[in-house]
Amino acid sequence: MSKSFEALFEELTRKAAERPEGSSTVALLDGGVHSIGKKVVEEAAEVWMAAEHEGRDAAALEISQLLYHLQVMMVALDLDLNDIYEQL
Ligand SMILES: N=c1c2ncn([C@@H]3O[C@H](COP(=O)(O)OP(=O)(O)OP(=O)(O)O)[C@@H](O)[C@H]3O)c2ncn1[C@@H]1O[C@H](COP(=O)(O)O)[C@@H](O)[C@H]1O
Repeated sequence: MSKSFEALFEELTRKAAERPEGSSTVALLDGGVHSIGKKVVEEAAEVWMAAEHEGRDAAALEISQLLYHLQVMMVALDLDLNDIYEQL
């Protein structure tokens, strides 16, 4: 399903607060910053490989997964979108 960066962040923030059963976000958050960080690095490497070898569609998919994991890291650190935007 298509959604904006802002809408995804709002959804992840809500999941972290409400902790619904079966949420991959809740499971990731429970793993802590160390394991979220490993996923960020893994997804970044997959972006690089897809961009170099697998074409636009695969790169877009991997970039979406990297953005998702970066947002989970933001939630884990209690950073909101404005904390990031003011650094851009
Ligand atoms: N956008 C995402 C999203 N992108 C990536 N991922 C997770 O990241 C994983 C991808 O990681 P991997 O590359 O390791 O792929 P994998 O399938 O796990 O394993 P491999 O294929 O790499 O072996 C997916 O399986 C998801 O668990 C996501 N999980 C959730 N979302 C969205 O986040 C929202 C909340 O999701 P829940 O917390 O699960 O309710 C929903 O809108 C979801 O669509």
